[in-house]
Amino acid sequence: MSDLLDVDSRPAPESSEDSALAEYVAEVCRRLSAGLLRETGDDLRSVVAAEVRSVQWALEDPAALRDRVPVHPPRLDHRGRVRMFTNPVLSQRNPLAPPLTHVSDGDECEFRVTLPLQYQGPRNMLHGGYVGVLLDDVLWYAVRHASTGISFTRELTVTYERPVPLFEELRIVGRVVEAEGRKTFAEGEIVAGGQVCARATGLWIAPKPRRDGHGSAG
Ligand SMILES: CCCCCCCCCCCCCC(=O)SCCNC(=O)CCNC(=O)[C@H](O)C(C)(C)COP(=O)(O)OP(=O)(O)OC[C@H]1O[C@@H](n2cnc3c(N)ncnc32)[C@H](O)[C@@H]1OP(=O)(O)O
Repeated sequence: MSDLLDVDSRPAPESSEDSALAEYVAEVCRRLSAGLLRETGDDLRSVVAAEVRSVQWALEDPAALRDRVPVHPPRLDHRGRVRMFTNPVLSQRNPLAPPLTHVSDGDECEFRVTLPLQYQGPRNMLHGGYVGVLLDDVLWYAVRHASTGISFTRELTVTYERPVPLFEELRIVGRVVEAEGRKTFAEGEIVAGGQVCARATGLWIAPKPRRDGHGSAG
């Protein structure tokens, strides 16, 4: 079941230095994405050149990233293959992910993040679809923390109470409300400057056990 957490696994070995390099390049990609949306003309060329140089530097000088400890060091599955953490919200090496900082588990699961321009919908506001993505992930995480197996989002209802701002710290919070057999109900919110901007409620369902004792998603 835990294989469902990692979309894929890779046969080639990976060192801690490889993971650090991948996470560094993902950071450069994020900066580059922001630069492509922010700059024009000569400033655009300068930003692109600087980021390309920083990747070259990391590749050519083996000592360049010596002090970086990867956030997600290499993990192996039961067959000795590298498990890739691909999550588009939390993975440090996925440039699509902001990524979120995980603050706490327990009765409430909380993430924090300050989102840059790439996530803009209306001016200075977070895109509504991404509001749903953040809430889905934090509620899923709370459900995962409160149970033993993996569950899938069956239903997610998002209420947009006020715009979710970019460029300021967001608290993204999720908690389990009720668990009943394979079903877990959860709720949560996105808070900015002490105000709730969006709320979500949802249902997560653990797949029916298969005859071999594992789950299946449908
Ligand atoms: C270590 C940590 C690392 C961190 C990793 C971070 C990764 C983060 C990843 C984040 C990922 C984020 C998450 C993602 O993105 S998960 C990906 C998005 N979700 C999916 O793709 C799920 C697609 N759906 C399915 O696969 C199936 O529908 C599932 C498996 C969910 C259920 O199919 P199944 O065939 O098993 O279901 P069932 O029809 O028998 O129903 C089961 C029971 O539920 C009851 N029911 C149904 N609907 C409702 C309702 N609305 N209100 C109340 N009750 C309802 C129903 O009556 C029945 O009850 P009962 O008859 O049993 O009493």
